[in-house]
Amino acid sequence: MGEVDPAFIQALEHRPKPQTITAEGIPLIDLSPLIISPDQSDDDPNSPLLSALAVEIGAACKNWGFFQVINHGVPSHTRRKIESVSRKFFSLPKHVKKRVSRDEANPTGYYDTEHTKNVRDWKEVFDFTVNEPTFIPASHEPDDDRLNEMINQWPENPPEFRDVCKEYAEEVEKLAYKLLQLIAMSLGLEKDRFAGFFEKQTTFIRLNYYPPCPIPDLALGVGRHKDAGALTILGQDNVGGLQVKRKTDGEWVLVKPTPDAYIINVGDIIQVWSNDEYESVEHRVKVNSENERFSIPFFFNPGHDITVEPLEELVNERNPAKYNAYNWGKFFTARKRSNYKKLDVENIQIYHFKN
Ligand SMILES: O=C(O)CCC(=O)C(=O)O
Ligand SMILES: [Fe+2]
Repeated sequence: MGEVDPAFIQALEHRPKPQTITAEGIPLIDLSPLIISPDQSDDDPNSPLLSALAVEIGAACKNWGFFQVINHGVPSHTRRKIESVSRKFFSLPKHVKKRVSRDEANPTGYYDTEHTKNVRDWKEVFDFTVNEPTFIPASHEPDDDRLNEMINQWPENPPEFRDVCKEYAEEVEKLAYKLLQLIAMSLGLEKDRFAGFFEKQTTFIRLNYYPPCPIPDLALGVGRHKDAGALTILGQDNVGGLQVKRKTDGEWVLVKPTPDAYIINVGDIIQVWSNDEYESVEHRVKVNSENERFSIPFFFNPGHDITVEPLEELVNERNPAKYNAYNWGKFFTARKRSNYKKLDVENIQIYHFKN
């Protein structure tokens, strides 16, 4: 192991197997009906196509919690540009990247010591918010009403970094709202049922960089976890490494890169809103000794003020609410906190709110 920091070493049962199964069954969904019917209005002659799409998405959310989309409307040149600035930024010397380091007060910018489940991830990240301004609670303490603004820190190099990130955020946000409508439809809800929750959205985009790793069988790029927000829209490059815990048998399966596609996964909040109809599925990232890898998740998160609970339309006497209500802002802040300190206890999870 040489000089590798033991903080990276996964417990035996969480280490990746040398051989991984590639997932055959993860649904690949063609969103072109959305391009034909961008407004998804009810009197649209294409609405049967949209209803069929909603059914397809509902089945993917239920059976996998993950799916890939093509013909999603995000221009490929917009994606190429952010991939290119991400490469340029992470190739800079560490001391230059650290000029935009995040800290406990402001969780945006560059960071290279993130821990997942108290084990260090083999990665570097750069985070920025989609909304400016974005507010989150100043602390996770329930009685503390103060808010902090998350202030984006933009590096000087490459010079086009900020504009490229802003353009990308705008395009992926459009896709996020469309997916949210389809997911609402798939649950039998009015299509704009979720929209109000995102008025003060705390959505952020992360540029992930996974350097080649000398101990790929002992460490992980990101340890096993579920995404805490509503929905994640992930662009991965062609290296591969994302593994999903298959619901049918609990095996870790690799999500094979599909050029220009996005990987969508249901986060914990949709699990709670749907009262467990849809499940947020565990995933992790395997690294390799030869290739560096880049990925770009868009974490679609509601406003800090939102109370997350099972939707009243989806609960009844036979199917009572499985979760107690919680405040998203406090949950988010508690999660962020555990990123900085290697806490001895497990960080906050939705099952802590389970009835
Ligand atoms: O890099 C990836 O493929 C996934 C990263 C991820 O799961 C995350 O950042 O939450
Ligand atoms: Fe994730």
